[in-house]
Amino acid sequence: MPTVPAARLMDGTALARRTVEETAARAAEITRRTGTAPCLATVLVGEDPASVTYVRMKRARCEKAGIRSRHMELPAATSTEELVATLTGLSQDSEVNGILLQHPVGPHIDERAAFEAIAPEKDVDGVTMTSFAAMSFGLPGFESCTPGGIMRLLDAYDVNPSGKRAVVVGRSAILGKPAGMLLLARDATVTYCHSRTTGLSEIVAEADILVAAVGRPRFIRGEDIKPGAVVIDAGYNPGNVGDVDFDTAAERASLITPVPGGVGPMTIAVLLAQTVDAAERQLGL
Ligand SMILES: Nc1nc(=O)c2c([nH]1)NC[C@@H]1CN(c3ccc(C(=O)N[C@@H](CCC(=O)O)C(=O)O)cc3)C=[N+]21
Repeated sequence: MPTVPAARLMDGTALARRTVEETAARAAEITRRTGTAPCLATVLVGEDPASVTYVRMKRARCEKAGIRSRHMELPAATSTEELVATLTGLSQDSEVNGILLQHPVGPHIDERAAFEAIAPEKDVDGVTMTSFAAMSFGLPGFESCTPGGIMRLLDAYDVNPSGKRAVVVGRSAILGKPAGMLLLARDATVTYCHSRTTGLSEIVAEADILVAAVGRPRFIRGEDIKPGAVVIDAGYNPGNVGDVDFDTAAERASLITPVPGGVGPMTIAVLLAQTVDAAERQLGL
C-alpha cells in the first residue's frame, strides 16, 4: 500500500506574495509622502552564477514592490579594504535605505569586516553583530532574512515555538545560528547540530521543530524525523534541492516546507519588508 503523506505543505510562495503586497503598499505610501521610493543597495562581489541569480531575483522583486535598487558589482579580486570602503560609502549615502552584501564573498575577503561596515540602521539583511544581538536578546531590530522568513512561516501556520524542542542543523552566521536565536527568543528549547555533532540522528529524532540548514542535498531523511514534527528546509543546494529528503520526510512530518516554494521566497519577502521598515525609521514616518 502506498504511504499517504501525512504532512501539510507550508506555502512560502503564497505567504511571500501576501508579505510583498503589504510591503508594496507601505513603499507606495513612502513614495507618496516623500516623492522618493525606498532604496536597497545590492552589492555583489565576483560572478558566481548562483549569486548572480539570487541578486537578480531580489532586485526584480524590489522593482515589483516599488522599491528602487542600486546595484554594485565588484570584481572577484576586490580586497577587504575596497569592499569595506564601498559599504561605508553606501552606509553614509542618505539616498540608500538598506544594504545587502550577497554572501559568500571570496575567501581572501574578511566577510565579517565587510558585514560590519554596514550601518546597523541599514542592515536590512540582518548580518551585523548589532542585528545578531537584537535577535539573541529578543529585541526589535533587523532579522537575518532566512531565519526571519522561517519565523513568519511558523506564525502563519500557528506553530508556537514556546516549550517545543527545536533542532537546528547548521550554524552559519546568517542562517543556522540566528535561526536558533530567534527560536530561543520565542521560548523554544534549542539544540544546534553541526559537522562535528555525534549522534545526529538521535538529536534530530527529538525535534518538534526541525530546521535543516547544512547545505547538503537531502541530508535529513524521513526515518530520523519525529512523527508530527514541523520540518523547515532552509537548504539551497544547486538544482533547487533542499537539505531534507522531501518524500520520506513528508510521510512523518505534520507540516513541511517544500523546495522550491518554501523558505526561499520568504527570504526575499523579509528583505523587502525590512528595507521599507528601514526607510520608515530613517524618515521618521
Ligand atoms: N547576504 C545574503 N543574504 C541572503 O539572504 C542570501 C545570501 N547572502 N546568499 C545566498 C542565500 C540564498 N538565498 C536565497 C534566496 C531566495 C531563494 C529563492 O527564492 N528560491 C526559490 C527558487 C529559486 C529559483 O527558482 O531559482 C524557492 O525556493 O522557491 C533561494 C535562496 C538568499 N541568500
